[in-house]
Amino acid sequence: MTKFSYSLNATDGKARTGVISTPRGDIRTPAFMPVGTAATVKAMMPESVAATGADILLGNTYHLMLRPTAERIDRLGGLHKFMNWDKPILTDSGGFQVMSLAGLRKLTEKGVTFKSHIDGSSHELTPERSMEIQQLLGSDIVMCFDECPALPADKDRIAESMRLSMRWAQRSRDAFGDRPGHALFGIMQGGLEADLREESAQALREIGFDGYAVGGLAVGEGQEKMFDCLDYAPGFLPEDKPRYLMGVGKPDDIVGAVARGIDMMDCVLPSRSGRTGQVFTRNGVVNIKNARHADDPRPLDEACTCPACSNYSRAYLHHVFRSQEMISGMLLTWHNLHYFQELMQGMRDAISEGRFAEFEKTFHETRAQGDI
Ligand SMILES: CNc1nc2cc3c(=O)[nH]c(N)nc3c(CC[C@H]3O[C@@H](OC)[C@H](OC)[C@@H]3OC)c2[nH]1
Ligand SMILES: [Zn+2]
Repeated sequence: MTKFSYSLNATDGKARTGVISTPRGDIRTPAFMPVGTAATVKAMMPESVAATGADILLGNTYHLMLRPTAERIDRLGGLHKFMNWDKPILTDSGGFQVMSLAGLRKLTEKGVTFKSHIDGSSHELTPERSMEIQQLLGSDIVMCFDECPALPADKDRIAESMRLSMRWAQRSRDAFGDRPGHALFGIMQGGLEADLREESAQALREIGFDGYAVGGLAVGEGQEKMFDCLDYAPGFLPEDKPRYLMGVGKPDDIVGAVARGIDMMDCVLPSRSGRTGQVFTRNGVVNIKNARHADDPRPLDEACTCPACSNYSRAYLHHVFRSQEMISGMLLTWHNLHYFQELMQGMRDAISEGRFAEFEKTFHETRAQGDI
């Protein structure tokens, strides 16, 4: 049985490329992980998600515990079988969504009680329950149950929240037990405070995890403050384990995070934008609903090989978006996920060949500012 392992194959400055091996397949890093919150990457068949080059996708404890429940997914053979995805799945622990989606929340040392945003029913999430849910789902990479404080917040609040998350990390580790082939990732907190980030990293290293996430970012602090934090935070984490930046991001966020030593990222942006008509290309962003595309026979991106760019004009994509046809979300989501995966492949190649600085320079030069 393949264990869970990470091999670092090349570095270029702080940028790294490697492979995470799991019993369900390898994950090439740096990796972008599409978000499949409710057991589906919206508007995509699983085989299409695989065709874009994704090695792993995300599921979510909060959504799946409410509907259809983790116990039902377990009875039906686990999340991989349920959603017809046999490659690795990473699941978030639920704490972040409780704070951003649920109603009537009560936070104590034990965990969080809350009312479902779907039907108002009462629920409780603790480190132990989160581990149980993620095990019932059959997740390959499990995230610790943590608290992600909204920014801006004063330093005392950030410190108190981080220390609670570290106590919850220990309880998550204890509840996870010994599960060969499955990984548990710790989540570093500490806001934008370097001393608290270092304290959090030290606490996680003492507990010991298969990978480490930089949490508590992409919560409204803005790119500049996020990059300032990423200039030091990844360096507090073990070099021989994957580093996962949660919830990031736009293409230029992703390139900047990889340049600062991040190996894994996730974001709803490519899929959510696919449904709202925002299209990411190497030359910049296309807002397909704009009238200027109504008669344009060209593809979104001449150089892109995805089904949308290979077979359809901007004029067609403009028409089906305006008409709110389902094929619009399907084609634009496919293109966006294809583009994000091409960006990751470009960075993996550039790091392997020692030309990441040049890649980053070209990336910024070819992207026009504003809509194209
Ligand atoms: C957008 N900015 C952003 N900053 C975040 C910070 C944290 C954090 O500190 N701790 C935890 N536990 N989760 C975080 C998350 C949620 C990611 C999940 O959110 C879901 O996407 C909506 C997806 O669930 C399939 C994903 O799963 C890992 C963040 N998202
Ligand atoms: Zn395309």
